Amino acid sequence: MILFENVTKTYPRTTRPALDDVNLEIPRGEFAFVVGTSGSGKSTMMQLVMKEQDVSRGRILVAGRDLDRLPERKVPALRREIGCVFQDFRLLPNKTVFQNVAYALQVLGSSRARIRQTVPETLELVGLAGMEKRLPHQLSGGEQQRVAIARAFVNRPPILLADEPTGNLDPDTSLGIVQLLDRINRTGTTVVMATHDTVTVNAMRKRVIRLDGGVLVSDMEAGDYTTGSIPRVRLGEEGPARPVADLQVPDGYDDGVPAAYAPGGGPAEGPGATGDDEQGERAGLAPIGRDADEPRAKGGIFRRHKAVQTSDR
Ligand SMILES: Nc1ncnc2c1ncn2[C@@H]1O[C@H](COP(=O)(O)OP(=O)(O)OP(=O)(O)O)[C@@H](O)[C@H]1O
Repeated sequence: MILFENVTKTYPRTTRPALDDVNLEIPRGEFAFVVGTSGSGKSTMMQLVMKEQDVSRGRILVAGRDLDRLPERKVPALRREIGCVFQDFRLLPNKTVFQNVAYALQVLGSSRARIRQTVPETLELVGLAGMEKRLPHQLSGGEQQRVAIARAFVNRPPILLADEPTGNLDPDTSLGIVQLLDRINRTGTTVVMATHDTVTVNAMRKRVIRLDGGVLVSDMEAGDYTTGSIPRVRLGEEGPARPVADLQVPDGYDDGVPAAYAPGGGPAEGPGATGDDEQGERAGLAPIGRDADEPRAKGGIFRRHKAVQTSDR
């Protein structure tokens, strides 16, 4: 669980807070988007959760820890529970896909046996089986981001933070990346994704937390990302019922495979869509590219907007 209580962050030598009296609760297992224009405070929020920055006022709890009271020596343990994905992938250029992912376990002191088992399972999960020996420059942007996600998830952290993970990717590839994060979320990991990618946010119908100039201006369950300054749905109102099936895009490994998004959700092609998924099943995780689990109802079930207007801004 992530809890922000009256959190204000003002950077040194600045007057306007980057985050201004933010109250927020993200329960365990949730998927939440944090949206807002450039400079609205999204990255600051992520950095505070990681304790890469300290609050100026207020309190943050992450997985039961009060970050203000957390001694420096316990920060590494906090960060082991949080996987991070960034816009620029941050892969080690001279290491293979396997080595990039294995490295995250090596620094935690994992045994060779555990690395040999867990890395292939995780690469299968993200749809990169068969690409273990490639170097980052031999991969597409979407594939590189999948490696970064595998690295962030390989030790199965309870929380995964993604700061603009689709910022360098085209729309189809972006959607595949967010669907991968959704799949990871459904294994129980809390996922918080900062983005200004309206198309992706609107396709997913997840919780949408919106910042504007450091102020949390709206918090919508199954929301969308409106670009106007006022959220479309106000406090206590319920928007029109909308069949989830209308919004759905079939899961699938998508990079360069537009057919993965064909109406009706035909089977995806590409790595992860074929081959032996035994390893993923052993780990209790369905490989990406299969409809092994039903992500959302295929019809007949309706979700309604619920919104909390927290500010007039
Ligand atoms: N290290 C810093 N020192 C001073 N000011 C900072 C620092 N980091 C961020 N800021 C300021 O804090 C505000 C919020 O920045 P932040 O990076 O959190 O926004 P953001 O929504 O993530 O933006 P973007 O989408 O462009 O990444 C901005 O006004 C920014 O200039």
